[in-house]
This record gives sequence, structure tokens and C-alpha cells, in this order.
Amino acid sequence: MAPSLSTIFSSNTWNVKNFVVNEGHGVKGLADMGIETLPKQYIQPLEERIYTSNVKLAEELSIPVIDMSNWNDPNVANSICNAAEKWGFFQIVNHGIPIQVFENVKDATHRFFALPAEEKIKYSKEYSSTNNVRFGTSFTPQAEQALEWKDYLSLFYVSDEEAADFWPPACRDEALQFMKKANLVIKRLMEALMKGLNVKEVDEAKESLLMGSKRINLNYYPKCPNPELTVGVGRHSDVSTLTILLQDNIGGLYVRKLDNDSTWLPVPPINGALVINVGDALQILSNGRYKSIEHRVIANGSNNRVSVPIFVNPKPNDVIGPLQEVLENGEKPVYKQVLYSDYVKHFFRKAHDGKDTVDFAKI
Ligand SMILES: COc1cc(/C=C/C(=O)SCCNC(=O)CCNC(=O)[C@H](O)C(C)(C)COP(=O)(O)OP(=O)(O)OC[C@H]2O[C@@H](n3cnc4c(N)ncnc43)[C@H](O)[C@@H]2OP(=O)(O)O)ccc1O
Ligand SMILES: O=C(O)CCC(=O)C(=O)O
Ligand SMILES: [Fe+2]
Repeated sequence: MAPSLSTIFSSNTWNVKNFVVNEGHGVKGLADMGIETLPKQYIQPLEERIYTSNVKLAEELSIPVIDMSNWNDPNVANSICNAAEKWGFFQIVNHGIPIQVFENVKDATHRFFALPAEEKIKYSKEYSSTNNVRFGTSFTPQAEQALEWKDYLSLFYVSDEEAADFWPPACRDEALQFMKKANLVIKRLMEALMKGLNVKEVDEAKESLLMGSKRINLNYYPKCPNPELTVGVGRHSDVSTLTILLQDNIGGLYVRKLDNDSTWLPVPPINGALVINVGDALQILSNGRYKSIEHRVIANGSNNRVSVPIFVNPKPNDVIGPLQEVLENGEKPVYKQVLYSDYVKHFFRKAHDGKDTVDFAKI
């Protein structure tokens, strides 16, 4: 049970990190207690906050929005490749996934995080009966100087049977439904992106390399006291090939502008849209042609926010490096061959540190 505010503030020994991380209350537990001041463990160094003098927020600009209704029109594929090269991020509309699927998975996210701590902690790294289901908070609390204002549930898809046995009933069906409905969109996006790399056919082997494993995260960002002092998610790029992100209507995701290091663009919520971004694995496979761009999420002082990314990945045992088709024209490889699970482990063992993860694969 959460201690009362008066108990906490009269005690010098209360350990915030223990309450949030080890006891499974998460930041939602802190927010639910009605704290009015951000605990010091969440105060980010000035350079990591978005409201500082070295960051320009270009609220008037944004990433491309691509209409997928005329899928067979070559202009659609061109727009996708162009966005992946020049922005690394874009939104898609008229993609064919019913809006009810989005509403269901957002509701399910709220339902899971509304569970008491003693229920949610059953899915934490310490107590979960499988490595494929993980409830957690922040990103890597054991490695971070300052924590991030976010709780998450991460679900690695193995099979429907495995999901039925291990995924939390509060959100299992809705998360699976979103993943399944997204599959066709993911395939279409990959086909377009591969054409742009001179890969004529996405055969079984390519399909497995590009989308052989999938992970869905349910992210919960509670309303935060002093949001300007912390972050929801710190600067990072995803380690996926592609990420398909559903966000609610609150906003707060910012993306670094490719040609201007200090400028960050908002990703405004569009009803029914999905946000698509290139991850490090696709940057490596495309030898740097498609860009995995740094992004971050601000904390919000007025509202709770949820988002649901599907990370599309190679299989853990795949070796990734620049595709042969990309190097056929004599282009020099920029990245070496790396075991994908080594790459992901490297990402998960340190705090968010912007684009530095991809240096792991640089020649
Ligand atoms: C959470 O906040 C986030 C998350 C993200 C995620 C962005 C992505 O792009 S996720 C896509 C990741 N790719 C895959 O899942 C691909 C396939 N999976 C694998 O290769 C492996 O399953 C593995 C992820 C490497 C885990 O391998 P395993 O052999 O089981 O190794 P472990 O010892 O269990 O884990 C290694 C290390 O990573 C930590 N970790 C593992 N999974 C997660 C997870 N889902 N969330 C957080 N951390 C995870 C684990 O704790 C281990 O660390 P230790 O210090 O304990 O050794 C983007 C932004 C965010 O804010
Ligand atoms: O919540 C968001 O909008 C983005 C989250 C994100 O970047 C991630 O989970 O990798
Ligand atoms: Fe991300």
C-alpha cells in the first residue's frame, strides 16, 4: 500500500527509488499520491531538458504526413522513401486500420496501469515468469543518473498461445489485435522502403531479417509536477528496423531535425494517424541511407498521456550489416556486421544517450 503524504514528508528515510522501482508503484504511484514537487531523483541535468537556451522548438514545422489510401500509386512509395531519408519520421493516414483498434489498445493501456502495484509488479523483471513480459519504469533505472517520468509494459511476441499464457489479461487481446492489424501496413512500408534500396523482392529471408520479431510497449506518462525539470523519455533512437507508434491526443513527442542539431520538431497528434520512424537496424541495413532519428518525450503538467509503439525488429540471432543490394554500386560500407541481440543488449545496458548506440556498429 502507498504511504500517505504526511507519513512520507515526515520521514527522512523514505526511499523514492525503492518505492517507484522495486516496490512496483512506478511514477504513476507517485502521481497518484498527489505529490506537488518533483522528487530530486527525477531532476534532469539542464542539457537534457527541452526548455533550455540551446534547444530551438520549431512548433511551426513538422514531419511529413503521408496519405496511404492510393497505396499502388508510385508517388506514395516515393514519399515514404523520401521521408525515411530526409526526416527519419513521418505520419501515415488512411492506412486501413480501423480507429476502434486504436481506441481499444489505448483503453487497455489505461486499464493495465490502473491496476494496483501488487498486480503490476507480477510482470516486473524480478517476478515475471517469462523474459518476454516486462513491467518497468524509466528506461534503465540501475544505470541512470536521473530517472525518466514514464512507466511501461513491454511485450515480446512469440505466439498467440504464449501471449494467452503470459501477457496480462487487462490488455492482452487489445495489444495483440493492434499488432495483427498493423502487420499489413508494416509489410507495405517495408516493400516501399526496400524498392528505394534496389531490393526487388522482399522474399522470406528478407522478411525475416526486416521484421522477424516484434515487441509492443504500452507507455504511461502520468501528469507530472514540475514537468519542465524532467523528461518523459530522454533523447534516444530506437533499435528497431521500423517503429509504428500510436499516440493519444495529448502530444509531447519531439524529433530532432536532421540538418539542424539544435532544432526539435513536434509530432502533433492527428486522430487516426500512426507515427512511423526508422530505427537503428534499418539505418545499418541501408548503410545510412534511411535515418534513425533522435527523439524524446516531454513530461506534461496537466494530463496523463499514453503511447503504444510496435517495434519491428530482426530476430535476436540475426546478424545485421549493410545489405548487399545497397553495396552493389560500389558504395563503401559504413557499418560492420553485428549480432542483433548484442546490439540491443548494448542499448538496454546504459541510460538514454541520444544517437551514440549506433556507433557500436560503425566501422
Ligand atoms: C523501456 O523504455 C524504452 C524502450 C525502447 C525500446 C526501443 C526498441 O527499439 S525495443 C526493440 C528491442 N528489440 C528487441 O526486442 C529484439 C529482439 N530481442 C532481443 O534481442 C532480446 O530479447 C533482448 C532484448 C536483447 C533481451 O535478450 P536477453 O538475452 O533475454 O537478455 P536480458 O539479459 O534479459 O536483457 C539484456 C538487458 O536488457 C534489458 N532489457 C531487456 N529487455 C528489455 C525491455 N523490454 N525493456 C527494458 N530493458 C530491457 C535487461 O534488463 C538487461 O539488462 P541488465 O542490466 O539487467 O543485464 C525505447 C525507449 C524507451 O524509453
Ligand atoms: O511516447 C512516445 O511518443 C514515444 C516513445 C518512444 O520513443 C519509445 O517508446 O521508444
Ligand atoms: Fe523511441
